[in-house]
Amino acid sequence: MSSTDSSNRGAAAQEATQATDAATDAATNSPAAGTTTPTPSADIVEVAAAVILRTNSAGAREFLLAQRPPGKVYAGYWEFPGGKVEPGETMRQALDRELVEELGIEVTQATPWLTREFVYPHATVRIRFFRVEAWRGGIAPIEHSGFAWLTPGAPSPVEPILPANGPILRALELPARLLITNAAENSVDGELARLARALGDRSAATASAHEGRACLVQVRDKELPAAERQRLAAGVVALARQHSGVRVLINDDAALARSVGADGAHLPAARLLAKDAVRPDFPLVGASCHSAAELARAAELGCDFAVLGPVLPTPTHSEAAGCGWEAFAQLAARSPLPIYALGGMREEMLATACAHGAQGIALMRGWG
Ligand SMILES: Nc1nc2c([nH]c(=O)n2[C@@H]2O[C@H](COP(=O)(O)OP(=O)(O)OP(=O)(O)O)[C@@H](O)[C@H]2O)c(=O)[nH]1
Repeated sequence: MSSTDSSNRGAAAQEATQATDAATDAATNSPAAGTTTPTPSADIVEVAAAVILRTNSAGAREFLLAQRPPGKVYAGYWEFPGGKVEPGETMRQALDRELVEELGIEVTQATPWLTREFVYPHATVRIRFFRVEAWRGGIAPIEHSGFAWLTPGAPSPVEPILPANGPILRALELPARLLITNAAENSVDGELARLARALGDRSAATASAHEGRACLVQVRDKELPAAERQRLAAGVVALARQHSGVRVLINDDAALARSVGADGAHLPAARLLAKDAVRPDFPLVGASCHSAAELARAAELGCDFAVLGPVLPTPTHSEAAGCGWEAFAQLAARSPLPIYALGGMREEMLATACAHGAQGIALMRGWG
């Protein structure tokens, strides 16, 4: 979706209101955080798992995997620390307890992230993944056989990894920001200049070098004449190639994406819902969503991420309310996909978005 699409506005809010089980852990660090217990199900084992993140001495991001000890199902496999939710516990309480028991640490900052269901021979599990960025105490091998710190996107030095975790490792490669072009307002040349400035500024953001540079860029501007859109797309790809960690997706035009050598394709909601829809053959595929049904469809097609909104009113649609953060959190809590919040986003809203389960923020006017 885009902040200029008006169809389906309000659907996200409506569906979120109908959701009964999804308020689980919406704003995990707020006072009300994680106050909802999962809806009990005889068939599904609820699990809370921690993607523990740190920045190493070279400024690169790393995450922790731990090896399951002998005697457990899938012994020897590598996993994110965590475990089953006990009766009456919220997801967040389970996470906190497991990390004390398994690693000897007290979580001081965690944000809800993805929810993944997986059918094992021994059980069907629903795993709520949290990103854990701060804790008290040193990580100790109380229950695991070993630990490894991995770099997102780099080949794993350990194996085997629990089979449910493949998509989680891929999601860890996604950055926090998705920039969307707006040549309709800024002109093609203006937009290329804005991107050059933004990427230059990101390169200068050495404090957290990796995070600072990385972003996705979606070439939208569907109304541009074909030749102009081609020029915009080619220019965006050329700029992206000058910066590591910048990947480009083209909205709704796989042929153009191929011709300019883009990294991926982005599916508008209408394309997503078409009966004959398939995942375009690109390493990276995103989808625009406004509702739980569209999010489910994006996951079913194997998209790598979704963009969900509008969350807040946008300048072009100030008359229409966005779905708001709580509805966003409820929808995100049920999705296996990383989700970027769209609609009225500004850089300073990133932390709020992540606290409500977002992968990050999608910006059209709010970048550069
Ligand atoms: N902790 C954890 N469990 C995962 C991950 N991925 C995944 O599929 N699971 C599955 O989720 C379930 C978690 O159960 P567990 O055995 O670790 O639970 P637990 O720590 O409470 O152990 P216990 O039952 O021995 O007390 C297992 O079926 C496991 O295979 C992961 O990354 N971390």
